[in-house]
Amino acid sequence: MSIRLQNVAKHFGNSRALEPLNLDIRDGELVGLLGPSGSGKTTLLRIMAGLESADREPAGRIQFGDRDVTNLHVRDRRVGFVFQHYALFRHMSVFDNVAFGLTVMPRKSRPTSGEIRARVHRLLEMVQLEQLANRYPAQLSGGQQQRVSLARALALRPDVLLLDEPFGALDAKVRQELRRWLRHLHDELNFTSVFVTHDQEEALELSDRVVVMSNGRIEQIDTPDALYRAPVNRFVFEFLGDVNHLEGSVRSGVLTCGDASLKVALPDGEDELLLRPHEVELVEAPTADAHLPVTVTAISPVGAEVRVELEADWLGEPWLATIRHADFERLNLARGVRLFAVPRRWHRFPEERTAAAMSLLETVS
Ligand SMILES: Nc1ncnc2c1ncn2[C@@H]1O[C@H](COP(=O)(O)OP(=O)(O)OP(=O)(O)O)[C@@H](O)[C@H]1O
Repeated sequence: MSIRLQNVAKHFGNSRALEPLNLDIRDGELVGLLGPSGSGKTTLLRIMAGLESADREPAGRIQFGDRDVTNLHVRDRRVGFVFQHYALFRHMSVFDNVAFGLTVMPRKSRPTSGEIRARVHRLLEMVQLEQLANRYPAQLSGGQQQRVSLARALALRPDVLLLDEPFGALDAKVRQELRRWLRHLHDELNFTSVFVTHDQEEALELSDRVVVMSNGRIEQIDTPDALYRAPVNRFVFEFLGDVNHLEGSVRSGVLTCGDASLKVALPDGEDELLLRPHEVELVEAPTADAHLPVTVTAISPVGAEVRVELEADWLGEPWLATIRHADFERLNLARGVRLFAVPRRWHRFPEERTAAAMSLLETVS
């Protein structure tokens, strides 16, 4: 089921939560809404669900496939929900929680009790909880409870599944597992899902496409790969991962900042370059193009790469470099070692320097 939003805006009193926006989600897509706190993600999700109404002016429109659902009540939209807090019925078993929505359907559309039993067992099998059908929510882990919530949301065979920070309350390892598991389930059942998260890694790992939001606006809609490699503006670039800054003045193709210098093909004037941690190479001697002396101040060799923190007099904020374990060993890295940084590549958003800094300040404060 595709979802189309046209000209949807939202005010709460005088304050604007969403600017008029358009969004097209394809049938079968898994889409993440990503943005800092207060950027409007939950409001957008609730408007899709029918839990919140959009502004009347401008008159927006929401379609699920060919159905115009703009004025439909939440119960008629055929959406399933999963929220951060499990919200299971505590006095009901896992089985009864999943069956609940089916048992309260109007008599004429309600499946028979045999059909309900079969459907619930199939769902519990899918979320790998059939062994726990008779347990109560208090006897389950957080991750298991969230899987019950998902089975319950799917029981009514919704056209669209909406998830608001579904794994927000869980610890890092369980989150990881549930992400992978949701992705499998989504691919297997092929429903259309939209989920809210403020976790960049979660959005990039799980989504077919990510909608990046800030201040009630959609900044970019793209595949995780395209977002990371080709951010349309500085906000998206900075929000999607760690960033190192190099500010200085350019004269005759050389950017200088204190005792650091870098050859750049840029016009004369003040400039700022942005680098991802994996774009910083560490070497033992300066190169013909780069003289960026740094001192190693912290090392974290956990995970697939080694994270190295770097400081220097010419740097306002420490830099972060991620390097391969093999390079870490070859360079004999330790705290206090002095090396040279060489940018493999860098990014620039010159026209937005001031505007983006302002909007970041707003979102941080
Ligand atoms: N019921 C409400 N009444 C008044 N203002 C609201 C209401 N709900 C949300 N807002 C405001 O609308 C803006 C967007 O909020 P929303 O919850 O959609 O953001 P979010 O991106 O989901 O944030 P978070 O990640 O913190 O949940 C915020 O400024 C918020 O204070």
